[in-house]
Amino acid sequence: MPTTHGHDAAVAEAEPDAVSGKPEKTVETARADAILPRMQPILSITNLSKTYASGFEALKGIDLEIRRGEIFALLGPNGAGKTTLISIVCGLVRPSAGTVRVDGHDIIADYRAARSIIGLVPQELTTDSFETVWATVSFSRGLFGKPANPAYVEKVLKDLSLWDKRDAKIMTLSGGMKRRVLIAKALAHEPRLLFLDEPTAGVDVELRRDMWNVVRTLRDTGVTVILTTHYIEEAEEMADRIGVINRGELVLVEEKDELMRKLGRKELTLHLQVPLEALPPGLDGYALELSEDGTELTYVYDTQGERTGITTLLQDLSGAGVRFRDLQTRQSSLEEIFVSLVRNAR
Ligand SMILES: Nc1ncnc2c1ncn2[C@@H]1O[C@H](COP(=O)(O)OP(=O)(O)OP(=O)(O)O)[C@@H](O)[C@H]1O
Repeated sequence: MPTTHGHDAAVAEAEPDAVSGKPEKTVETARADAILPRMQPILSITNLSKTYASGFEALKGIDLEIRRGEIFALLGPNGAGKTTLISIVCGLVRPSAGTVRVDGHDIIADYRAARSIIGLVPQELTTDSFETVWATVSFSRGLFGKPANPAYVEKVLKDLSLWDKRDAKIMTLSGGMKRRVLIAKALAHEPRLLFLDEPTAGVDVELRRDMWNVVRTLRDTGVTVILTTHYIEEAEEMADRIGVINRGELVLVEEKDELMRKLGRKELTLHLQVPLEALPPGLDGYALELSEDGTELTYVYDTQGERTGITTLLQDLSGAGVRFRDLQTRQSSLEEIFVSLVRNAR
């Protein structure tokens, strides 16, 4: 991962004529602008591929749209392509094929505008140890060609609970506070799309919860957040939507709630005393599956539904003369879904 400075510098270099004289907007275009932001995704990735000079295909035809104001978690094992994807969107790595638009701006043809919308919080703790919190955050803003705005910097520091530490030298801060400074730096130029690369890697549980609250606060202020993580719990806790990437391919993109609904599916398996040849009549209403050897009946139910239907099923089974000697239940977890997706894709 490149350092924050590398990123800042790249953007700073790109910035100066980003604000140069555009023609005045007509009433129609102004109206279209007012409607567009709500309809248009903040990030739109189409058929994106990356083959490194070594010949390694790190991304293979990625299509992804990120909605304004959502928290999107990108999950994937090591080497799946998460950092490559983020680096392309942030203009740090050149794509081999495909297009990326940030708020409608092409990241190559219109890179200055695209980059000014993005903030990146890198994985590593890279900050200037001798600077104060206030100076380093204000400096980052300046690198983007933005005029000084002490009121905004104050707000960012307050939102991140860094205000009391504004005059502290960064080297005197704890690891968690340093992470917050990285976020403050990434927010200094008022980006609308924030990338957090493994925000809680190696961070203890308490601090992790703290970081989650920080990210939620950011979302509440209108910032769209894309985070990469190895922690499935983090995705479960934070994300509105989850994407799973494996070997350069997006193998799943889904609403978190929908995944949780799947998660809520449970299986009840009844081990029968006497094998059945077929399901007894009168039990057709239940989605039951009989194993091939007729010794097991499996019933899938939704733990989040109001009723599981188990009580009546057991009564009806008893009424049909089906006896069982044992039963077991099992629940699929996001972890299982994730592992099987990643395994199947191999
Ligand atoms: N400059 C490069 N040249 C060749 N291969 C590269 C280069 N950069 C990354 N790769 C390879 O591309 C693949 C994807 O790497 P990437 O860093 O995007 O994965 P990741 O999902 O972010 O992994 P991690 O979770 O470990 O950070 C890896 O196999 C990596 O070795």
